[in-house]
Amino acid sequence: MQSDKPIVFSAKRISKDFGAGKSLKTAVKDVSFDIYDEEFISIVGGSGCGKSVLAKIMLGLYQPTRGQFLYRDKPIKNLKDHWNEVQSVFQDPFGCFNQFFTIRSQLEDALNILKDKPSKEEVRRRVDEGLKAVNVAPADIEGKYPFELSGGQMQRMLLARIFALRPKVLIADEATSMVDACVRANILDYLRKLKDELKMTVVFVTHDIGLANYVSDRIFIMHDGKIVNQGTPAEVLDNTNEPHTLRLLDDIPEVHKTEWIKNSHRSKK
Ligand SMILES: Nc1ncnc2c1ncn2[C@@H]1O[C@H](COP(=O)(O)OP(=O)(O)OP(=O)(O)O)[C@@H](O)[C@H]1O
Repeated sequence: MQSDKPIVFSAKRISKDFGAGKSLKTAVKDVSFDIYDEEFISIVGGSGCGKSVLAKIMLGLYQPTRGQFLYRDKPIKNLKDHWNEVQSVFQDPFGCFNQFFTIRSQLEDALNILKDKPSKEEVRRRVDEGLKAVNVAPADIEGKYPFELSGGQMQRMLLARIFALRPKVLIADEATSMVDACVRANILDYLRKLKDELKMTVVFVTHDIGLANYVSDRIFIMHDGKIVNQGTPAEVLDNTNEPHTLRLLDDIPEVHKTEWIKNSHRSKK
């Protein structure tokens, strides 16, 4: 795909190996793509297909073994600088918050990572704004600890933190997996809203092609380390000769599938 927006991530024939000899495992195989500013990209595939390794390459946690991977035209060298702009939300919100500190103190501390640290008042204001963006009144979490909130509420806290941090790029790895279908769709709505308000680029990593369709500008389908199908949701759906896409489609409930087919074709008109 060509776009007039600047390229955020550019991958040229990248591969990532783990181990050597008999235990050599190539988790990402000769993958190429460009991701543009303000796109919402979903990487979709079954377990072990290489989605998380690809996400970790974007975060600078892994270097590709072969090929060239650039963030805004440059290799990722300084992780602190990289994480100033590229943030992640991982699966387990409880794992991301310490049970022994209040939620507010942790939301505020998260801003310590920023190079130009905002003043105390500004930190408080940004955290309040983050909470309001996910429909939580700041007073409702005052003095509260993570164990006092449900899984769904904690997911919102992760999103509030993202809103307060205002990264340029967000890598969300199955951020919605701990909560039920209704809350998942809700959280994705918030994610989409944050993306639009903050003009973020979002890379969403998921097993669920239905969810990906719901929020994405483009979808990359992965299988066995390769991108086997990619495009807008409508293009991905039209490529019905691609067996791995069909298998992922089979996994989504019939009612969602019908909606998707309707919406995808509507969006093409
Ligand atoms: N640090 C590592 N050392 C060795 N092998 C690894 C490492 N990280 C990932 N792998 C292997 O690479 C392959 C891809 O892993 P990855 O975590 O990207 O899968 P995934 O698509 O995210 O799966 P899931 O949805 O189950 O998390 C797997 O076979 C995994 O075992």
